[in-house]
Amino acid sequence: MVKIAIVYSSINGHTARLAKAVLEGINSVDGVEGKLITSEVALQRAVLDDLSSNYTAIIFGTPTLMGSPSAKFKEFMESTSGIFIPKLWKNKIAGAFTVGGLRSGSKVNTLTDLAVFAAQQGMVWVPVTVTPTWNLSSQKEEDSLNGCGFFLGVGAQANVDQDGNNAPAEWDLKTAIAYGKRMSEFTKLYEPTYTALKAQDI
Ligand SMILES: Cc1cc2nc3c(=O)[nH]c(=O)nc-3n(C[C@H](O)[C@H](O)[C@H](O)COP(=O)(O)O)c2cc1C
Repeated sequence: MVKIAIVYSSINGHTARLAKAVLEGINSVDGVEGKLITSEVALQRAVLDDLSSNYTAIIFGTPTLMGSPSAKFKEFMESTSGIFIPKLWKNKIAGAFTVGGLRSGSKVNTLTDLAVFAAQQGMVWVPVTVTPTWNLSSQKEEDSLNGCGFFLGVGAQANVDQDGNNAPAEWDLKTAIAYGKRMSEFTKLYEPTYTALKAQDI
């Protein structure tokens, strides 16, 4: 079984809801198993060791706060310096998602921070390939996939007066499901290459 972890932090439940949608997409592919792990739990040494040894892909998720990953998520990022030095996550697949109260809201900066983090770990970044449906006046809102138009990772918008049961909206959740499915298909095909790279220490 190919394993993909989703490490995320969420204060009000929006990122947690998006994480569940990514998980749904991952688990829709036979032979791949996704797991949700909060960034607080991922601070534990045993959890980091499990991620290093047993997962081919790790997807990072955080709300965008003041234009960057949350402090909670940054704590997780900084806790991985022991992974960085021996390059224990080298060649693993990586990707990301974020949520903001605004449609843009500087979310691209959060996704960039996460991509740089993955690069520091030597990981292989997989972007979003959901073509935006251009927000046409003729189309139903629920069909507006990737409506905020992010490509480094999923960038969703959640109304600040709704909790994680009602936001982000359906179209962002569908985008996250599609991204999870792509990550799963990609990782499944890549798995033998990952094993070969590891065996040859490339
Ligand atoms: C201190 C603070 C800073 C925020 N900064 C941004 C921001 O820069 N861009 C944005 O789009 N939303 C911003 N927001 C809104 C949150 O990103 C949004 O409510 C998000 O859905 C929260 O995710 P969560 O429910 O997973 O915690 C901010 C909220 C707070 C409390």
